[in-house]
Amino acid sequence: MASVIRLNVAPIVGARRGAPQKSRNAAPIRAAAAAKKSDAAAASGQYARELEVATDAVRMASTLCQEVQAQLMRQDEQAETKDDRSLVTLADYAAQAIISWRIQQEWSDFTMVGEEDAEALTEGGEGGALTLSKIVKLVNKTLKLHKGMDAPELTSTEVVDLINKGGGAGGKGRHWVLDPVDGTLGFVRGDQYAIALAMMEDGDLKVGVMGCPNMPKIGEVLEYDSSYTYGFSPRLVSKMLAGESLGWYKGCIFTAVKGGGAYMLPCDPAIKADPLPVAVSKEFDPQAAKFCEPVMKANSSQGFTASVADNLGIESKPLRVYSQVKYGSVARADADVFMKFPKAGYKEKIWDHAAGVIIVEEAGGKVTDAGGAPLDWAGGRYLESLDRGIVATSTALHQRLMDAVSKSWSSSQL
Ligand SMILES: Nc1ncnc2c1ncn2[C@@H]1O[C@H](COP(=O)(O)OS(=O)(=O)O)[C@@H](OP(=O)(O)O)[C@H]1O
Ligand SMILES: [Mg+2]
Repeated sequence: MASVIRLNVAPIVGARRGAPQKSRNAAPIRAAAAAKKSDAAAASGQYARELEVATDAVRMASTLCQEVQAQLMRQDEQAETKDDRSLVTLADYAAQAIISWRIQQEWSDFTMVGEEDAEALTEGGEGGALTLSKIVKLVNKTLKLHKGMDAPELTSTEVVDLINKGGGAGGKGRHWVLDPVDGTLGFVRGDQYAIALAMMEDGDLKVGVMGCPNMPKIGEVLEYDSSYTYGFSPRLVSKMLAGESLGWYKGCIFTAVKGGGAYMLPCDPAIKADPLPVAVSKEFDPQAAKFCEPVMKANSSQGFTASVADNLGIESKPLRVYSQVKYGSVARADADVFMKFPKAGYKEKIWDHAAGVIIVEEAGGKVTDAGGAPLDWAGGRYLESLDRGIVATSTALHQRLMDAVSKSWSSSQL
């Protein structure tokens, strides 16, 4: 069945357009590359423990989320609506608890800015208590699965405390930043979502790990996956591919350490593969270029992004994908640009971007607001004084993108 989808499979990462040119002066380039590699190793070394813990935590949360998404698809479970009318599931709470648990194992005094809090569980009467008991079960089951004999049996009080670790105010100092299920709408629809964890010090992102359990290893499949583009549902595509022994075809974890580059590895711990370095798109060819944006019109002006893309000469339709998977797409050059322009007055939260941003930056990209300013991570739980929207692209294309945004802005009604 897999042959139904004819993929034009490019070299996997960072080399979408053509093979790299051979250099006449390869020796100095090799020396520079070696120096860069050792810088990267040194940089990663400084945060090696944080990277290891974050990757382990995100892996555990990914397994947990996959189980809950399967329950949702079978309609054994349902999403709930929070006070702010956004969706929440068992996975949002349980993933936050399990990631907090893993970090706490290592740094008992850690602080975290996380999306969820346990109020609806502790103050939500019988319904809240029932949901909490399911979350505790799920957390303990996942711990057993990953830690075996070493797994503790957490009580509901401990799980509530772990969820509430996400209530940090952020700001200066060292903080973890977590969106346990980013793109909850995609998650409940059986589509793309991400487990997005970052660590920052004094407003500087130092580590980012992003689990994308449904993200295909190869970018082109993401386009086929998108019902917006081709009418294939992700589950259908997964089914078509699953019949083949393709090994690692789906489920990616992106990692980045400041100054150490960005990498991609399989989500499934049973698949052994070395981390693959990822890099943003090298050249900008408008005819082949793609941009990605949120699926929902309510979250970003699709009219405005279409105008910016038009100014850049981009011809293809936008790749509309839920969650920070979009940052992963830019980081590994599936797409050249990511844009999000929410309605005036909407305040972006730091957990919706932190992990994705360091991954793109370490893959050679630049992420700023629409005025070209870097994002301010030290302002608390929100990205304060953000100018209009967020854009991510290669460092080389960034100024052209800024010019295109200005041009569109002056003729827009926003
Ligand atoms: N009105 C409005 N405008 C802009 N952004 C908003 C808005 N409301 C919510 N959010 C935040 O958007 C996060 C989801 O972003 P996505 O890129 O996944 O959006 S989309 O579902 O693909 O449209 C989503 O993250 P999750 O709640 O983790 O899914 C929200 O934090
Ligand atoms: Mg989010």
